[in-house]
Amino acid sequence: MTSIDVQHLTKEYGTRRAVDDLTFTVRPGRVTGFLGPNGAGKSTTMRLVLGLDRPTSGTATVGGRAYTTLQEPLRQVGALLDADAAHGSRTARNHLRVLAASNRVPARRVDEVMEETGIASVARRRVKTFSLGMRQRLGIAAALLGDPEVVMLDEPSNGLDPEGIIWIRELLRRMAAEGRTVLVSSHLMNETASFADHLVVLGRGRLLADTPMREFIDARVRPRVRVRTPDATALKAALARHGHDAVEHADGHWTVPDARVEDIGRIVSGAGVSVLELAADEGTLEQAYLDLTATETEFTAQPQEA
Ligand SMILES: Nc1ncnc2c1ncn2[C@@H]1O[C@H](COP(=O)(O)OP(=O)(O)OP(=O)(O)O)[C@@H](O)[C@H]1O
Repeated sequence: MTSIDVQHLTKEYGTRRAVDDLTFTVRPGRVTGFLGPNGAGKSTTMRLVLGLDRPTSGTATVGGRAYTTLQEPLRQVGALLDADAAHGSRTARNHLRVLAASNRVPARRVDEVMEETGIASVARRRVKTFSLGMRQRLGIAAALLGDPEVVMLDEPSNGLDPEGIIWIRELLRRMAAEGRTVLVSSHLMNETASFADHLVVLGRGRLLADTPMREFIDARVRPRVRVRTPDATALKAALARHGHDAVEHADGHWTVPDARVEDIGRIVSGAGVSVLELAADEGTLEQAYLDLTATETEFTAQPQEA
């Protein structure tokens, strides 16, 4: 099984430290979401893993070896970094054929990955006529070409239509289920929550979190219970007797902070309060992420002076 292993990785561009003493491992059999504000160092880390840039210090290896020393890299690591990497005057199919030939990948894989990524019908069109979403699919096709054990995708949902977003989610889940190592950067939190098992979060080049997604959320977002009732007075009184403060919302539902649905269910049924809705209000990845990165964002919008 092949992991991506980053050890004390540092990259400086002049005086700017883009990646700062990063250590983490991306393991097989799960999708690892790679998160962080703009400029946090995600793309730089991926470039260093792929040997497209040299680290100032530290190492990044795949299966224990530097990418540049891999015999047939495309068959071991598939990557999408930049949807514009393909030569615009080539057809999609030719672009993939050239890649396949130079990596000893059988030519039949070209047709397979074009089918798989939904671009078979435009195989003979020049890449420069492609929309962003089509170029993105072509980049993913190139990443899958060598049937690699390790897949690294930088914002793969970028430009995809809703059907494409569902497709990429299922593709990522399937690759992890097949035991591959999958690292995916994204700024879309709902999306990431739908496919990631594990998260690596960067802020200003440093590691902020390396943790299972559920733990990441639970550690940062307090659980709440959502209740709707036709008898607000009875609900409030019953909860108050057990030390809970309910908060009313504009649409008429109530939330009980720092509470578990089992406990609130017991209290309201014990008090005979009629209930129209009772549910655990689980924290979202977006809430947890914003909580963590609030102080780490280099490029936050400043409130405008009136
Ligand atoms: N070739 C380069 N020369 C100089 N500075 C660079 C270079 N590449 C990246 N940087 C700087 O390194 C920092 C990290 O950039 P990087 O693109 O890795 O961040 P990112 O997390 O991928 O951001 P985004 O989410 O916006 O894509 C930024 O401050 C960026 O300006």
